[in-house]
Amino acid sequence: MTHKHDPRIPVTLLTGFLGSGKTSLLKTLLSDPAMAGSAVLINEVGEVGLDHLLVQQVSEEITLLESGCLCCTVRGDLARSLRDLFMRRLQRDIKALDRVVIETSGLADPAPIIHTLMRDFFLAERFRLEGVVTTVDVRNVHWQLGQHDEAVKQVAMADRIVLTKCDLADSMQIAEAEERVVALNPAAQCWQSEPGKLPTGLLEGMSLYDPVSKTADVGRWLGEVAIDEQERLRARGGVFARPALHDESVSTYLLRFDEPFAWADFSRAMDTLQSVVGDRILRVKGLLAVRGEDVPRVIHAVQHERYPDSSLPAWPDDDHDSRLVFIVRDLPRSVLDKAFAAFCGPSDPLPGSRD
Ligand SMILES: Nc1nc2c(ncn2[C@@H]2O[C@H](COP(=O)(O)OP(=O)(O)OP(=O)(O)O)[C@@H](O)[C@H]2O)c(=O)[nH]1
Repeated sequence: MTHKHDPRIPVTLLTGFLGSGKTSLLKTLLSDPAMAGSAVLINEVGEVGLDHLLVQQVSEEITLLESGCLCCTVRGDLARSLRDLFMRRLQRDIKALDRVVIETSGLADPAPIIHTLMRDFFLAERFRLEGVVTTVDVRNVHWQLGQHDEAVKQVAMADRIVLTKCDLADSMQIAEAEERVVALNPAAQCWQSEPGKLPTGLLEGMSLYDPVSKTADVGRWLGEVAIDEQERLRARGGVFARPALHDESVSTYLLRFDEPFAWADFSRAMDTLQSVVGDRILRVKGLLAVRGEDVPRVIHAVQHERYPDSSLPAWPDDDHDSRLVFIVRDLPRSVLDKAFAAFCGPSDPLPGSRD
């Protein structure tokens, strides 16, 4: 998988809209012996990251980037983390650094991230952006592409696209999703995923990210980032105000509960929320303490759909509170608080945050 004539460390950017299956694919990818020696950087929307806890079981070297979105505030942190990895490898603090995989948040615009990886002087000399892999949820792709520019860019900028949730979709849904994706990015290779299986040859044959091989939009987006970056540099200490990049209507809320849930009560609260306001719920994920269980349950949902829950083998640290991250559109936090208070008792009154 290494590029013979280029000594730089290959970087794979793994992106895809909220809940489309990035972390699931990452876990499968990291279980492949060919990926030994990989370091992983994970960025999540929300005040608390959970993905790194889910991936911890398959990789030793994981860095959780600062909370916030990789394409805006956290870009400096990405550059710092990569520099730090490189220096730690140089000092032999880490065993190997054969590859880096960066999992973006589901709301990330990949253009500024790609720009940083290709144009930051220190990084570009030591790391080579090999390719962009994007996961696309075939059951939710139409509203995601219709409502979120980030989702469009994630697809258009990809080298490889993995269509996910194909096992939950019929052949017509899969074909329509693929048609939509190909219209945005005719040059990308597409795979249909099977849960737990690594798409054959997914990372093979990629050597260097090439924006020119993509549609004209890709060059334009990267050009816009470069101009933005120039303005920022020129106004250093001045008054340059980065424009709001994200949809104002999208909010992220962390709900924290110190009492373990009765599972039936939790399920009723979620069922009610998903049936009444599911179309405004972009994503839910959580780590839950459940009465009578010693280990935490992990739950995932997108809109009206809740995926089968699973358990971690143990609590990852001393924090045994239940934590639920909701990413919603046009939905006040009070609606969530009321639903959980009605079925399960109140959550801790933490303020909600917008990404
Ligand atoms: N049935 C099925 N479920 C899947 C598939 N891919 C992902 N899932 C489930 O979808 C849910 C979300 O998957 P994740 O891998 O966490 O998605 P993500 O893109 O990392 O989510 P964010 O980080 O929140 O954007 C989980 O419950 C997964 O088990 C798939 O191909 N088939």
